[in-house]
Amino acid sequence: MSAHRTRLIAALDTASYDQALQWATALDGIVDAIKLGLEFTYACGLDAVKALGNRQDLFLDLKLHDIPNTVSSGLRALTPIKPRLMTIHALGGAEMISRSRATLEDAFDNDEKRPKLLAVTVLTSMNEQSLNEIGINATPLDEVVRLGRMAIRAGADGLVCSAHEITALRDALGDGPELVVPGIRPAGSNTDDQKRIMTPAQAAQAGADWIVVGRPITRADDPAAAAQAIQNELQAVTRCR
Ligand SMILES: O=c1ccn([C@@H]2O[C@H](COP(=O)(O)O)[C@@H](O)[C@H]2O)c(=O)[nH]1
Repeated sequence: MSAHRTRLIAALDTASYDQALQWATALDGIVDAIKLGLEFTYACGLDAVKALGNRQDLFLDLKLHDIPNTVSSGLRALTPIKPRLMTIHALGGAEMISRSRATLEDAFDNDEKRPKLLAVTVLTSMNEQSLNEIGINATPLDEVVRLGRMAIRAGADGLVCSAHEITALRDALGDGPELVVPGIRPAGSNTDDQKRIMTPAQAAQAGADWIVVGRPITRADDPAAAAQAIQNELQAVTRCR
């Protein structure tokens, strides 16, 4: 058993390179990694993603979801960026996930340097009602555990889930999979479009490896102070595993 620290990823969701660079600079040394996603990548392009990713550990969250050949080829095209974490959707299925893992293993000789492949289970913006609306008659908890088992068996290194599912995923899958957890809101902050939320301390207590926090940091008057407050909250939680 050893002490386990939950790490903080800041989601830099913006269409402006200058804005993202300003946030990345202000947060350098405070957060453990930055996340770039659809908005930044589509607006600023892959060279801009690479430029920011060269400065700090990068979570490249593009949530690929297509047929196995298209997703694994898309991942291969992204490998020069050398992100630490990358996402595909678990709903793409086992073959898509296993081919994606094989492609990343093939592209990196050194497994330590290979980006970790994360499968997104049920988006944290969804609740039971939104699942029912798309024809899934299950609770988010049951659906996350079902998809999580399939994705890890198929070769994902970890999962994106909400903090509400961490305990059930650890019971089902053990401590091996990296659990990356968005839907984080410091007490009293705006929930925005997130439905399955917890505070940073609650997510750390539950066993998140990483938490992902966007607007509570980027919309704060002082993003560096907001991120530091979240780190302080995480560091107050000591867990052994
Ligand atoms: O299920 C998911 C998967 C990814 N995200 C991403 O995390 C951040 C959260 O941003 P906030 O501003 O803190 O809500 C965002 O970039 C999402 O794309 C998620 O929220 N839920």
